[in-house]
Amino acid sequence: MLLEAMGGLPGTSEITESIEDLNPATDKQYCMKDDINKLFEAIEIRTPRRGVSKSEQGVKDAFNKSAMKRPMRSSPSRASGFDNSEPASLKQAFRGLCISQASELAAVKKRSSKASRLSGVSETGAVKSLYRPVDVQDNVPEHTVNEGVGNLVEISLIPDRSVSNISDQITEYEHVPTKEKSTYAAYSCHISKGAMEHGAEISEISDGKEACPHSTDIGSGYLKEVSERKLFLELPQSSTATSANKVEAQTMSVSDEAPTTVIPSNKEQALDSYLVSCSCTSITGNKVMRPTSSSPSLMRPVSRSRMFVKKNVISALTNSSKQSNGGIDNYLSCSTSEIPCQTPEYVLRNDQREEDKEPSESCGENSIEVSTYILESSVTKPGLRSSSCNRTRCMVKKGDERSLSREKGEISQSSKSSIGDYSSTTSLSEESYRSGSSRSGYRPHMSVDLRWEAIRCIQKQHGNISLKQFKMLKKLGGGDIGTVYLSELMGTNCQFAVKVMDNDFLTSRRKMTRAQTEKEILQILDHPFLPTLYAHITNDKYSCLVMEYCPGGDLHVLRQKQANKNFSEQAVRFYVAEVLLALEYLHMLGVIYRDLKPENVLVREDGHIMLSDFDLSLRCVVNPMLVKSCSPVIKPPKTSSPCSESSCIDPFCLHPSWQVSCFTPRFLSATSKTRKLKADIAAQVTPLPQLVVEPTDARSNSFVGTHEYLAPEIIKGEGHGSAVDWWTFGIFLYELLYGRTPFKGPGNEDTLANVVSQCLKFPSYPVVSSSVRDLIRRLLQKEPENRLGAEKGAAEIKQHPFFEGLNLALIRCETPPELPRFCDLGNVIPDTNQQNKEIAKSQKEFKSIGEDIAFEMF
Ligand SMILES: Nc1ncnc2c1ncn2[C@@H]1O[C@H](COP(=O)(O)OP(=O)(O)OP(=O)(O)O)[C@@H](O)[C@H]1O
Repeated sequence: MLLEAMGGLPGTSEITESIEDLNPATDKQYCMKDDINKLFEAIEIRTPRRGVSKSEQGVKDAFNKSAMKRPMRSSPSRASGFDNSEPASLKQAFRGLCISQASELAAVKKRSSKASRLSGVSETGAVKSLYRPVDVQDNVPEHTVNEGVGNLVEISLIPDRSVSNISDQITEYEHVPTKEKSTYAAYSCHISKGAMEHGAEISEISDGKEACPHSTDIGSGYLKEVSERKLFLELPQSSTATSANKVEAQTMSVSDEAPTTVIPSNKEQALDSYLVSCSCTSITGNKVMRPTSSSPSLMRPVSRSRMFVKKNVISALTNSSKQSNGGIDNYLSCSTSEIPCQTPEYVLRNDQREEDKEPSESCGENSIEVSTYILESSVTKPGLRSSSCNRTRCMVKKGDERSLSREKGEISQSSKSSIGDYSSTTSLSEESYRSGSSRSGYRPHMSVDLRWEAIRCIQKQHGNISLKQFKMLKKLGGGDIGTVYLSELMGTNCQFAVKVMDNDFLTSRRKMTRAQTEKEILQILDHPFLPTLYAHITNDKYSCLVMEYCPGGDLHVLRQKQANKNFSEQAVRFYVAEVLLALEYLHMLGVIYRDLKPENVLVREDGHIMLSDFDLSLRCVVNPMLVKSCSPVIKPPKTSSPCSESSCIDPFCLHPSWQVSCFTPRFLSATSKTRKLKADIAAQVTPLPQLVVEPTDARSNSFVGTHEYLAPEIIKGEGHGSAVDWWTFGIFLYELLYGRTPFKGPGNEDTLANVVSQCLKFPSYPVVSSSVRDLIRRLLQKEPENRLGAEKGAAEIKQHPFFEGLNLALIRCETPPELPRFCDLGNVIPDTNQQNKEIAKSQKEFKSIGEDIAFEMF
């Protein structure tokens, strides 16, 4: 999945090289496979939610809420059908992950060697940071929840930043004087199965010193760095733990040295070593603070422990003096993926003066007021119309106060407007990314980009880079928070999109947080369908983002240029598939996009897409988990007779049967008999657990988005999570296909009311396949829990028959539906006076901005 998200190419030198690179660890990998097999035998899965009605769900709400994060149940009886024909199995998910990481590593090693020489970043450090220990937690003793279902385990992947932080921090910890160590928050191995059997449990610790109230100090463990990649947690001699008194945290590593992981000699130990997570907790007096329970029955579920663990990762990163100031500062420097957005106790850093602060979101009340107002307006005052024209972008403030934003600039290709009401602050401060931002320039996929070279070259020549070195070619568009110019880095022939934001404007309109959010997200992206941020140029007055330029305009404009103002189904499939991969990647990084619309999907020079505009995105924590579903395979929509068109995308059609996809088993037959067989097999296959690494549990109460694209739960103020992106994905798909959005009313309030209550209808024209209609229907489920993707993320959507036959992993090698025409390219010399005037005006504007200002290259 990761490989695919990164657009990796199987069979390229990256994979071959990675295998070579991995040689020192080959034996370990084989052992890992065996051990993973053993692990699977002990794992059971979270229960599915989809299909359960709200009322049915109601009784179980409290239970199920935590079940979202609840550990998996280990059960001796594993689901049947666990073989190689099940690519979505846990086993393969793990293997896929290893392969992905291995190939990533190879790519990194290859590409970073040059970059690291230039940047001074150690290759080993960078490579190491890609690795994520697999964390399996045994959270709840079986009998506390359900007798006889086996141990509960949760499998998690710690975000790469955490891992890199861990090793960094451990080193740091070693250098801390002994006295300081007593209050130094650092990492410990989180013993899962083996230790949990004997009462060990990770504590919820709010800062570097104190354990949470229910924690008690077993006074037994201490953390010790053995090597850069090896941690020991020594359990008390008195502990009755039989599995391992000394358990090593496994950090997958493929450096020159062989990993230090000890391969357990027996099955139980093997399992235990995989049930050890490299987490962190606080050390007091060289002791690991843990709640203890002599009896398993006293143990509590620790489904949320990860967030505390991660907070402490941060506290470990901050110096000990900070810790003495309390927990607040510790939280501030937390890596984004390490703080759950839904946790109310987090204190968010705000460097702005009190009066400059943007609407605070300490609770969801405001957004509920907003939505109440809107619903009232739309329901009880149907005649009330927004003063704005359709698709305006507006800022909804607290309660009934709404202010519509200005329209987009005349050059802007965008036509819909987004709402940005942060009624509950769920986004994280800049510091939250800082721990990861040291690596922010570390983008293996884009590191060979010529534009990087151009920037480095200019920087070398001039010592620094300022806007003066950019020649403005034209204004690309103006948005809510800035103006984007096409610019050329002088003397390099390289073009960039430079987004210029006026700091005073941002402050006075309370949009500084949005600008910050966008910058922070751009800094961490490295994906073929997402923009690369090359530099951030800033001074007191302006803040400029130097980004990759997309000459093909946006999909909204492109759609208008189509014959019937809509794309063909095949073109739609291509664009939405690329958007799907981009969203999946964002989710894996803990970013919920929230503003998908054709205006934000730009077209690159090569015809592939680039998702842009992250100022309304939400950053949150990702808690990877295993999910088992009742419905193994999405049942294909009932099709009429097989289509004879060669372009038909119906997976049950005769024509595309030769195509191979990567997520579900494919059958190479074309007869109706085989189709029937296929359906029968699909019905019989017992669903296997799937690893979900998307923030399906995240919750925010902000009122953000674009009217026609707003999900019902946002409008109703019920709190929303990553499922909103799948709703917008459905609207996006519908709009590309039919040339309009499904719930659009005469005014914005009508639109919102329609989104909440109107049934989905499909126009009779154009005629589209039943599979695409089925996908739209599944995405546009008003109840987020019933929505496709809500439970298992993008993988669930990828399995839909609409994408059958499309090799998503290789989609960036597919021929796009169309290439931007030459006249779309920015280097065209304007041919009319009017254009000349505009260019001259923009150049003047741009020049006035381009004073020597601080430059930050990524
Ligand atoms: N990388 C790019 N390449 C080409 N054009 C771009 C690029 N980035 C932005 N644009 C153009 O500039 C316009 C404004 O950019 P953007 O949407 O990022 O600004 P914004 O202030 O965040 O707007 P919004 O109100 O949508 O949030 C876009 O509509 C798009 O047409």
